[in-house]
Amino acid sequence: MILNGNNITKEYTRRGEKFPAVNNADFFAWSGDYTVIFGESGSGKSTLLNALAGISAPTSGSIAIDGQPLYTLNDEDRSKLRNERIGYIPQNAACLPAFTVTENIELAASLYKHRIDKEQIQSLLKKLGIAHLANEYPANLSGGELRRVAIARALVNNPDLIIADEPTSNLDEDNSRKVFSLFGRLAKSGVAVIVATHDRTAFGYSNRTYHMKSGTLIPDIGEYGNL
Ligand SMILES: Nc1ncnc2c1ncn2[C@@H]1O[C@H](COP(=O)(O)OP(=O)(O)OP(=O)(O)O)[C@@H](O)[C@H]1O
Repeated sequence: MILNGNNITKEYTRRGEKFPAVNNADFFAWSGDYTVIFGESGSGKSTLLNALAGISAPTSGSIAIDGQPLYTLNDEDRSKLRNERIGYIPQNAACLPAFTVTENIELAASLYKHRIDKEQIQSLLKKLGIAHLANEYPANLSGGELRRVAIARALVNNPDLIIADEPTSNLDEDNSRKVFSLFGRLAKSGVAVIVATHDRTAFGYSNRTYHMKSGTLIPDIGEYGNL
């Protein structure tokens, strides 16, 4: 799997003025890559991830998965590709309140799979430290627990690309490390992982880091970047 983005620019308009939330970014990731994009609030991380995940087209530039440009596909085909291949963890993922944790994850799996693997769901919950909450309803969970349900839900379809937007917001350091290590194991197994965060716990887990600053994506030099 190769994700390739060239000259990605996304403009928004504020008070009648256009501005680039992402400015001419080049980005690539391939199977086994673990990329972390650090950046302050408002620097453009979510905007970039939404474009890379096939959710929101850039104003200009191109994004391709295995040579297939994402935004030349129609909505249906792009959704299909996204659902089959990308595990996307958005910043404000919500659970369906009338369903338990397990049912929320099963629902995500049932959309694209014929068979629900209950053991896999349980194992994912265990790795994320929330196995004891399998039969709870979302209203009874903390913010950090809900965050981990969103992660499990994104991983249940065995995506070959994981795009995670602040996956450890609301998590303490121990649980953040669990999440970053789990992503590391997935990367080692051949998944491409892209994480946007300002959580410094992420240092040392990735094999490539970028820093996003006012819409500009800067590749970091050196093992842990040059922040
Ligand atoms: N729909 C929108 N319309 C106009 N401006 C927007 C829109 N979405 C985001 N922005 C602006 O674009 C810039 C980048 O936002 P973005 O959400 O990508 O940043 P971020 O780095 O993910 O921030 P955070 O870490 O707080 O989530 C910010 O200045 C934000 O206010």
